[in-house]
Amino acid sequence: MSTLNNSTNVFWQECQVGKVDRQKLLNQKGCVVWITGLSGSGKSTLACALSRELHCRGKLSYVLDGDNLRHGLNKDLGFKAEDRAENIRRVGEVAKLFADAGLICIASLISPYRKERDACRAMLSDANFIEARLHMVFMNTPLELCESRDAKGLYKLARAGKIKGFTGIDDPYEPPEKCEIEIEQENGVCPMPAAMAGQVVSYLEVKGFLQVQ
Ligand SMILES: Nc1ncnc2c1ncn2[C@@H]1O[C@H](COP(=O)(O)OS(=O)(=O)O)[C@@H](OP(=O)(O)O)[C@H]1O
Ligand SMILES: Nc1ncnc2c1ncn2[C@@H]1O[C@H](COP(=O)(O)OP(=O)(O)O)[C@@H](O)[C@H]1O
Repeated sequence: MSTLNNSTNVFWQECQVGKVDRQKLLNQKGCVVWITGLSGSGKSTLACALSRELHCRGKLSYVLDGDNLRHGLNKDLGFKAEDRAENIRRVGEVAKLFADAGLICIASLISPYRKERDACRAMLSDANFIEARLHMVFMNTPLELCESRDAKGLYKLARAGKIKGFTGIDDPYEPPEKCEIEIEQENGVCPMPAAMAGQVVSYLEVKGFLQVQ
């Protein structure tokens, strides 16, 4: 039987330098901050502010932004359900590698479906570690606000029927049932980017990801 199209007969290769060594070198613990929310909810804004804040504190992070990855790694994928699922799976796998490298990986994707987000969480869980490695941040920004921002003009096109299957308009967004951090408006005002980033940094600090004992 042909195995040309399957990853069979492959073996895991161990290396002398491991994750613990890399973490010691960096004085931080590798993990994934996964930011989910509607288009225009502020995912990229938080991702950049968080990366900047971590950088200022001497912590190494890397942003995996859905939009950016669709220019390269995921350029073959569209927005139908199975493409989004594959997009999220691939980004989850890449994020896992970054976390293994010892980095604080910030994945910023709409990731609208609960099933795929849960699969990423499971993929990033490790029985050897009590502490989870994926930390979900839900940008709970109302659709009306995202649409009023319409930074890229995509909501307008979706409402006009010129983009089909746009999240929140004619494609679903399933809010997380479980998330570590939820960012929402307070008294009708969105927190400033630095404040949102500060909330995530404080969380990572309390959980012990910003140093190695
Ligand atoms: N149909 C449709 N629905 C939603 N978004 C669309 C669509 N078509 C293009 N775009 C643009 O693609 C960006 C979302 O890509 P993601 O990889 O994050 O999407 S997903 O997680 O696979 O659902 C998204 O970026 P953000 O606005 O930063 O979220 C849009 O710019
Ligand atoms: N906390 C915030 N307060 C005010 N405006 C914001 C905030 N976060 C994002 N924005 C603005 O909303 C728009 C969409 O933000 P963006 O980060 O690109 O969202 P997403 O990555 O989820 O599509 C941008 O014009 C951005 O400047």
